[in-house]
Amino acid sequence: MTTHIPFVKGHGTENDFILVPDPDGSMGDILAGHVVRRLTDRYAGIGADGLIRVVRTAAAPDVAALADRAEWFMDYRNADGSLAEMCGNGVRVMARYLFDHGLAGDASELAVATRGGVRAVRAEPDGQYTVEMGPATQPVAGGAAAGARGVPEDAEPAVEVILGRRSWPAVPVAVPNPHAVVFLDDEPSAAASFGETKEGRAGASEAAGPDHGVFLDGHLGDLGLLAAVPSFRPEPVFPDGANVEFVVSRGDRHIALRVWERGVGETRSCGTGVCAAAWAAMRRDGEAAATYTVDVPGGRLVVTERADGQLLLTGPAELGVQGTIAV
Ligand SMILES: N[C@@H](CCC[C@H](N)C(=O)O)C(=O)O
Repeated sequence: MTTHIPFVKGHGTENDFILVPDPDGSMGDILAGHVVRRLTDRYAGIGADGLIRVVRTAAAPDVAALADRAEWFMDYRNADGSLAEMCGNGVRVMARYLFDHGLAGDASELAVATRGGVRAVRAEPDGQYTVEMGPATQPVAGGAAAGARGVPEDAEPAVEVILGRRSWPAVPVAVPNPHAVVFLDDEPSAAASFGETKEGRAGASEAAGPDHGVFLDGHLGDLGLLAAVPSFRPEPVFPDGANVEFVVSRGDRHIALRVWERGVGETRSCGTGVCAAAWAAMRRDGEAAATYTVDVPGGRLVVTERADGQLLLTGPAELGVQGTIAV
């Protein structure tokens, strides 16, 4: 039987999502992995990096226990139909949807349940949205997480990212979904001719953003297409796979990155990835509990680590096309 479902497209720094309102939870079975794959397909479907089912927490059996802390649950699936614990851009876009549609009460702050726990999202006076992402942790062998507070600030990268014939040392970080952060500043590169150094590429601070041509010079451009699926060593460190961030310095407390998202491929932004990269950069720089600016191909995000370890992610959240599609 064909069902017609309403949807809204949204994005945060061009990490784009199909939002499907499902207040009473009746679409959980309809929006199975294979349907999500079809809808997120950029040629045969609507096209998106992920799909968010906007469902009342009490109507979602997996997380119903969180219903007294958050009225709404972000049921997030990657474009390949896989479930993810959290989505830092998606949760801000979903909050905007709830605010704009009068589903979040009168306050400017809203709690949203995710598979990674409850997250508070605040509408800022300047139109941006801030989400409390929780503290970062470092996964250890077997996929368990060690408390970030216990990680020595000079910890050596513990994993290796392998992409085709290339490999890099990486810092594993969970937010709480798994990330591997690769710092490219010390890589030998044609970027030397652009004057790119660990301290940052001269004049690049204001150049980042949607202009891909400018964004992709230096080490980020040298990466070429991020088309292959990465693997990781040692084997058990990411039992469920991981997202990978390739990071360069752009100045004082300012980095830029490209991201390969688990379950999607290269995307133009990733909120959890931006938090993981900023957290790892703060440790690298001896700057814990700081504010970092992070440029991605789709725009700019800001990450602040509070003294209690809570990471705050701030950036835009946009809603666009809406319609109905048959599934
Ligand atoms: N784009 C998201 C992350 C989405 C989930 C990720 N691909 C995963 O599987 O962990 C973000 O903004 O955080």
